[in-house]
Amino acid sequence: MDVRRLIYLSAKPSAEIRQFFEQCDWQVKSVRSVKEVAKAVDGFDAAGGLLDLAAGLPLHEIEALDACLAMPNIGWVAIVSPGQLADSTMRRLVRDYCSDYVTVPVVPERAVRAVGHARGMATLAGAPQQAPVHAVTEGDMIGSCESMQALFRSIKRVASTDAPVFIAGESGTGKELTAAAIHQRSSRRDAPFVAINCGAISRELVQSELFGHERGAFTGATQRRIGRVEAANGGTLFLDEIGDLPLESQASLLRFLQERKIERLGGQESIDVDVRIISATHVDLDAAIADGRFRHDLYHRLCVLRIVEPPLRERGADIELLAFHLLGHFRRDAGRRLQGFAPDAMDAMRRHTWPGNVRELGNRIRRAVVMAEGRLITAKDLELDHLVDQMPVSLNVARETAERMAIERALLRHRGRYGEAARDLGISRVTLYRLMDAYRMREPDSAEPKPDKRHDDHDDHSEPD
Ligand SMILES: Nc1ncnc2c1ncn2[C@@H]1O[C@H](COP(=O)(O)OP(=O)(O)OP(=O)(O)O)[C@@H](O)[C@H]1O
Repeated sequence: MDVRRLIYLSAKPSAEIRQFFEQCDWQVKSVRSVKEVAKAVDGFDAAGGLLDLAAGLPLHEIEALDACLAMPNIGWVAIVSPGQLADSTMRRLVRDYCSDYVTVPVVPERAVRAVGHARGMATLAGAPQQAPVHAVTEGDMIGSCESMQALFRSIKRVASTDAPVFIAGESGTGKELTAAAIHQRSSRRDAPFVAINCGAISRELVQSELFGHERGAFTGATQRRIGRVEAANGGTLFLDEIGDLPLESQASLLRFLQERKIERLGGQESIDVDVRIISATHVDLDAAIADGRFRHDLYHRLCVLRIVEPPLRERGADIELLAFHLLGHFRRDAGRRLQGFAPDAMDAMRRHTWPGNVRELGNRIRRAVVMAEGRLITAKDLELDHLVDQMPVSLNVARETAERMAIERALLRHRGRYGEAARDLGISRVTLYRLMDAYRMREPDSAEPKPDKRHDDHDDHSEPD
């Protein structure tokens, strides 16, 4: 038999409410703090939740409530005292996370009905979508396509040597993550990993940034400063955008690579430095060499081992994998119950050419998490809807997508009240249930509708279970 579980979050739990739920075959778990809620739910089994705002919660608990209430597998109903919803925080919590509320003194029958319904809605929402492929990780990188597997193998191979590595790849493909992963796998992992973006430092400062300076070396040099090369001593120095390094600094870097010694600007002393060099660029270095903007001899020193980062558009299903990974990351900040991506978003992501690669994907998802109105991120939320219009879509698919979306929106609008949602949609409750079953929008064994018993005009704002 389906076990109906209730998470009862209250600073002063009522024995009467608890007993009533138990008599109605609910398994009641009473918790007093937000922290205990997460422990009380296991896996993604849906549960009903009774959130007692009327009994009061300490301020720090109220602050922690968002994350707790955003858990997709609990359908919450709030208990509020009269007038409490005049408070904007309380109103927001109830509006954004609860499918209903009951006012004190609580009529237990009504609370049971409302929670039954809220739990039903949580069942409908189900577990968040999961990426269809399993992630393989290397450091902070994830990927599973053949080109990423090849990249991970290369990382392992080059990590076991101390030779300079050159990473080529478009902007945002993960060159810095690759460099960090090589460092982490190398024998230098306990020493520093120092990254420097050669393109982001002004021409005048590059020398001192790389090699440091002594006090008084130039106007404004009021103190001795250790350069990035010296700071990486014993570890790995990652020179990003090496193609942007001015010719003068290229000469100094070449000298350092030959002698493994540096001199701080304005200093007399030669200092031994032991670093492993990893460099990267997204510009065409062959062209820069041909134009005389990059030293041929330096390139050969840097590029002993070469790794090529695959662009995102060539990673196949990894786009989805990364999209879910990044959504998981940003969803935590959103405090909303985003479930995943709508089919049109998936299609658009597969069609887009991703000039900004993984960084662009992350930026689009971060924005979509804030902008999305429904529980699924759409192509429009990703600002990729222009790609959807170009897609050939059969009428059946178009109809199903439109119907699903309309049903979801109507249910959200009416906090899951089927009768009102059906009325909005201009269909009977029975048709609504049939469509939801056909589109697998609810558990197959959910109770069948009993249109004659259900009444839509109840003055109660809860729904019969
Ligand atoms: N395989 C991956 N898995 C997870 N996140 C990734 C992956 N590749 C890149 N990212 C993320 O994408 C963003 C860009 O990555 P990174 O800075 O390493 O790219 P880059 O190639 O060095 O970019 P640029 O050329 O602009 O310096 C970062 O936020 C990074 O965490």
